Amino acid sequence: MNIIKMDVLTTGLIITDENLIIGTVQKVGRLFMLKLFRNLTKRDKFFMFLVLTFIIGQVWLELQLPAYMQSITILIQTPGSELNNILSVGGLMLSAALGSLVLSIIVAVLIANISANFSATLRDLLFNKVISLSMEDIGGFSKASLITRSTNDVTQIQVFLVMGLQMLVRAPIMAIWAVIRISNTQWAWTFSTIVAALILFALIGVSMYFVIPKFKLRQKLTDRLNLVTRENLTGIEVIRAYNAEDYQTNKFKEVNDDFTDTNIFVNKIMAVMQPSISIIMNALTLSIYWIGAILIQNTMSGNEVVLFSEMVVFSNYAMQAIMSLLILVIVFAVFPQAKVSGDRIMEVLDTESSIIKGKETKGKANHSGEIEFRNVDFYYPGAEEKTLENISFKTRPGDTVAVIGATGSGKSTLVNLIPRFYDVSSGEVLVNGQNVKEYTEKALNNLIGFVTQSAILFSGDIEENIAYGDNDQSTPTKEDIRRAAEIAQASEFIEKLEKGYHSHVAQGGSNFSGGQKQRISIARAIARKPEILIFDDSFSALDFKTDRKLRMALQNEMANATKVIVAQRVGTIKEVDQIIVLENGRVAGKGTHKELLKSNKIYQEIAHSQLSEEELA
Ligand SMILES: Nc1ncnc2c1ncn2[C@@H]1O[C@H](COP(=O)(O)OP(=O)(O)OP(=O)(O)O)[C@@H](O)[C@H]1O
Repeated sequence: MNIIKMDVLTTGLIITDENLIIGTVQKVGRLFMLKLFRNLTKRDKFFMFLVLTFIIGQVWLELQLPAYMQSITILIQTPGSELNNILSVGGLMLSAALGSLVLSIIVAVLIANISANFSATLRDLLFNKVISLSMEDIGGFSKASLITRSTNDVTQIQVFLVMGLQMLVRAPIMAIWAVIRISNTQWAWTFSTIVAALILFALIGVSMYFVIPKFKLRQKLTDRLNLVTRENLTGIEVIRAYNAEDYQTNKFKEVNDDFTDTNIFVNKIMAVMQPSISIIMNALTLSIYWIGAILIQNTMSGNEVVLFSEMVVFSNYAMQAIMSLLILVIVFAVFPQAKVSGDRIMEVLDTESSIIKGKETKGKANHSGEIEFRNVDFYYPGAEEKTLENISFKTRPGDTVAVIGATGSGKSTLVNLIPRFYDVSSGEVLVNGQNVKEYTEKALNNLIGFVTQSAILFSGDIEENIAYGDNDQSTPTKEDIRRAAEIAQASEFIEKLEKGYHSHVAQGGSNFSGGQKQRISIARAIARKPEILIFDDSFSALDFKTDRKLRMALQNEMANATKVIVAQRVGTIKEVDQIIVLENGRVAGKGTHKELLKSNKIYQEIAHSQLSEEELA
């Protein structure tokens, strides 16, 4: 609807488009991060209202002090004044000072509360948003940047709130009050004050022009610092084993130096600004006195004393007005830094997951446990070449399907499309007869038990790790957990542990061996009782004997579940119902072990390289 747009033919007026107004409103909103502050809770908003009220009270009380001072001076100068009168005015003055102090303490406590609460809200929102994003979105931001945004950037906003709330409210009130007091005096004084204010603003404007891009850079470099530090810590064993300390130190030094240089640049500009501001303020005082001296010298009416007192009062108020403006400027100097952080936070919060969820909660009847790929092509985001090309295959319920191929042939990519970690570029992936895009996220995940290539465990205990997640079914009982561990061939080593299923799991499962971690994560998938089990090369850390026992147990105990196994070893997939041979992202063969051994060259090559003639026979 075009409400404001006017017909240029009938009115002859310039067309004003409402989009322009809406655009301007949005720009102003973005400038002041209104969208970010919309996330303040009702309680925070109420506290902000209290802060505003108390600051007005505090300023009002402070403004009473000169009036009391003046009364006391007059009383002292008036002959015959009673000491009691002086003391009572002094008492009032003291009460006003104390009242202002108490209010300032309350304001500080309230502001600390609001800023801490608001940053907690932001962290919460960011955490939930990041969890809902697709792999593509997370990759777009980078994990290191998401960590900085959830920590450092939130802290910047918190610091700005603490400073800004106090000063943003106080300074304008003070400035307006001081300006009102000085507005009705000599124009030459007012003029020199305006000139000083303009020079100050120009100085600050120029500094900000150079400094603001550095604020942006600084946050980006914080991301990089985070990335290198994380890489150092996670790869510490490799760094030590390869004597790569110097290499890593240099890598860190490079980022650290960039970060330091940026900080030094910002501080240099600030260092120039501080004395410049002092010079301008002193020059203003000087010019007020100089103008005053000329005025007094040229006065004819004999009111030199009045002019002199006016001059002293004016210079005081002018300083107060300029100081308040300066405080505002300090706030606005911190503001761009906070704005960079606010924008980075909003960038995450505004990101809608690139995977649009469907509404289906159930697959098609009679298709339970079925997986079908129909002419699937897939490009990784930003990649120029297809990682998967024209993949088509179908499994029957309860089947075991193996995907085999050279490293980098696209096996993991293929299985990642089933739980929609990524969306296909063209073609369709169907689970239980339904396109995966049509399912709600929860419904699709409920059908699948996914075991990743490198086992991921969470800090807690073994039982918590196996019972992990929600499947819209009843929580796994102790019995379910033990059964899952037995199938996964994990029960033996778990029961040998002193605390058994309650043994502590360190962050990332670092207190377990690779094979133990894999078995716990396999048990976790089994405990979900899914219709489809996907193992992305999850048996690679198991010895042959355990691998065989595990596959037998899966065959017997999880007979109804469809199993997709990404494998490297031909020996482990000889008995499966269907083998898909991948080569450079294309299906190079499909069939059983025997069929492929007869007819498929690539499979023959893989098999011959791994199995003895006896095993092949
Ligand atoms: N997140 C990603 N972004 C861009 N390209 C990727 C990503 N993950 C994998 N690739 C590329 O896709 C191709 C297939 O990788 P994929 O992990 O599916 O192979 P794979 O057959 O499972 O290999 P392996 O047996 O070594 O695990 C590789 O060339 C790899 O470089």
